[in-house]
Amino acid sequence: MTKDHPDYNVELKRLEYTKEYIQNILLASEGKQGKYKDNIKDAFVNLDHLDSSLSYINILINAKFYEMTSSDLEHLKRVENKPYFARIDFQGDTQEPTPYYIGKVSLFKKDTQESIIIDWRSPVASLYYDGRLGEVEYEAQGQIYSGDLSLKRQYIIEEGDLKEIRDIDVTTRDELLQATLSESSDNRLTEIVSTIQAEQNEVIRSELSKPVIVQGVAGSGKTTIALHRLSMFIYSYAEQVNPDEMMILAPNHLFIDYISEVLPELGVDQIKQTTFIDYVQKSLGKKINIIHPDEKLLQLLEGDQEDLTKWASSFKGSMEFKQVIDQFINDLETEFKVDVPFKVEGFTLYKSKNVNRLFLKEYKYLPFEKRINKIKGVLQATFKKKKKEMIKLIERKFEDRFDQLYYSTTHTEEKRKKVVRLNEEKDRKIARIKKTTNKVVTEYIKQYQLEKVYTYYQQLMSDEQLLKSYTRNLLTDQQRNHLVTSSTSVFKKKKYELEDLAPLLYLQYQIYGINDEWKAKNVVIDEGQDYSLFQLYALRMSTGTDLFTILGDLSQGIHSYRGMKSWDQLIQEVFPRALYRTLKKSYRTTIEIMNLANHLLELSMPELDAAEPVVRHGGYPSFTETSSLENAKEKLNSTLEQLYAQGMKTIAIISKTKNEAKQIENISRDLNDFSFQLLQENESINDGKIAIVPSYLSKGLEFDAVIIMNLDESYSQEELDVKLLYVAMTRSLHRLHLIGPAKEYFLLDKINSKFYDVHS
Ligand SMILES: Nc1ncnc2c1ncn2[C@@H]1O[C@H](COP(=O)(O)OP(=O)(O)OP(=O)(O)O)[C@@H](O)[C@H]1O
Repeated sequence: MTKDHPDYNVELKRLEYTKEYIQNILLASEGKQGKYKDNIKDAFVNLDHLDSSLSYINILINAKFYEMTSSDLEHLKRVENKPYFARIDFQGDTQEPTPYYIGKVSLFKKDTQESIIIDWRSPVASLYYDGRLGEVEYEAQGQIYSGDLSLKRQYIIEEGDLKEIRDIDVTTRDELLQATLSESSDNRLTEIVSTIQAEQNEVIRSELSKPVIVQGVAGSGKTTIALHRLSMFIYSYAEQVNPDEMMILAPNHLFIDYISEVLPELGVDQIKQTTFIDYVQKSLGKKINIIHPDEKLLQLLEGDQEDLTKWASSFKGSMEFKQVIDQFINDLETEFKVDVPFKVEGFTLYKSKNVNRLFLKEYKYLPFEKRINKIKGVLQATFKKKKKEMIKLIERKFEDRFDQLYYSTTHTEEKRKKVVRLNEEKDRKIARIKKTTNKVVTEYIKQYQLEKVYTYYQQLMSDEQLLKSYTRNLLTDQQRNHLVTSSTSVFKKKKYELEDLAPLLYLQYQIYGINDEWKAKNVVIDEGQDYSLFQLYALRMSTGTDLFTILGDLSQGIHSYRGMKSWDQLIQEVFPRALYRTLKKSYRTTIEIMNLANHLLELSMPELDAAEPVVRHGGYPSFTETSSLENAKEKLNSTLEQLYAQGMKTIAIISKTKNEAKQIENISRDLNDFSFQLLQENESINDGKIAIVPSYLSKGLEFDAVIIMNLDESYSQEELDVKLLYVAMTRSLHRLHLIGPAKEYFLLDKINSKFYDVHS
């Protein structure tokens, strides 16, 4: 079929030409690499003979070259067998349309600068993603280029062979996307550069110098897009930003593992990947004992939490609480006022008023500790400068006294004695000043006693009267009392709640400052709906940038008691420069599964946007009734057999809670044909295993097939339960089965039965 394409021969020739060009470069560069290695070797050999610092510089320079060439080589090697995936023909102000071949690297002919491959992140490549033929325009370095886009062509190249050529016009469905989406998942996220859709392209490329907040439905590509945007940022700011100045905050370690494979593909493997908890611990330089956040979720699920507990979580994440902390910090600041001047040997070198001015005004922009260090520096410099002056002053003063003595008495023996004494006193004083070291400054600075941020925070949260002084009009006595008693009981266990981390991080930022290592130039946050305003505010301050890309889905906000309630508020209060984008199409899930999930969501949150599935069909979701534990085991067994027969590779069994996941693991022990893995938060999913995972931990992941299984727990119509069930359903790419004692366990009795099949 591809061979029938009118341009087949042209394209084949082009592919061969490109491959050969790459091979030549690789060979040439490999030769060069050898040279760099030799240079480095020489530098080591000469280390003893040459000026050592010069030699060291040689090593560094050559290592840098070596590193550059090896990373370029690495990228080229990676694409050798698939140098590009698309072509566009664009005619701007040229006579003829120019063909551009789009791939994951850019390659130019060294002599003519003619482009062989252009990088998917280059400005002109945007035309490929924007979806139209005809009059188009793109922006590059602030300038608009317009012209005619006459061709959009996709290729499937496998192992260096041209397998397919597809021309896309405005009406053709994106078949490559369809083909990609019908593939099986392999427990890892993949890159999507060849099939990025227009709405996604818009997010990936929208102004890189602004924060972006994205509300995207389940499976709309948020995680994928986040990583592609980072890749775009690295490409565009390669000169200014190092990859390790960029950071992804993932919800857990399982998730970091899940995205690990796509990072090198996108050239973003050197960026920092961490979780919020780890980030705070590193910024504070201390391991913090955290009550696992899921414990609270579980208590909420089991329904034995009072409303006040939910309220406290939400309050601790609010901007009101941030203001309370601000006032508390203000008061701490004024407590740092000193009353004693900086004196040496009776000389006042710096008045207390001036020291206070430095602390409270001049250096106010700095954290407390940094201010204190600055003051120390100022006092040391003053002391150094004034030392000679003080000696001169003493000498002058004593001269006066000698003068007085000389005229006051005539008795020579007595006078002589007095002169000797006075001389000794003068020498003593001068010697003392000469001997005085910077220690005087250190001693003086000791008045500034900084406590650890935990101490401050605990002070505030365990003292009802103190807390009252900041929350008199904000909280009721009952609320305040709850905050104090619940916090005190947590502190007694030498622990903190997740909700305490935002105030702790904020206090650290204000009092000690954040180490440069934990600042960033660009931050990506996935599952942003689980973050509170205060948490994001503290992160914004501690990282020192507002260039955040925050992606999330309010429908999946299972932590909404402590997380985000509306994106508007986030924009208004934390990221006023942010662009807001929405993604409404879901690429993960088949129409049949998405329909069921959308109807479920409608039960408790009709106001939220329903996801529009990309046209891809699969089987109907099914419900299978179980009559006993034994029966559940049999049904699970047959469902798994069926799924493997259908070619599903990755399968998850999703339970409501951790407890039930354990019970499912128990019954699965008898199913010898399959191998299971009860997923823990900090574990990777092992190849070939069927993952057993509680709903809240499945967020962000995806599997070819999902079995939602209930043994005796059920989902109620409460918002939290509906969200958990929604998350579980939308993890599936191709097949969804619900197994449990009755339809009601999955709220199916409330959903029109035409959206699912029932098996007995
Ligand atoms: N343009 C695309 N081309 C091909 N596959 C895509 C595209 N966009 C998304 N996908 C695929 O859809 C699936 C869902 O993407 P992703 O996990 O990034 O979505 P998400 O919005 O983060 O989902 P959720 O919020 O449900 O966790 C992934 O398998 C991803 O590879």
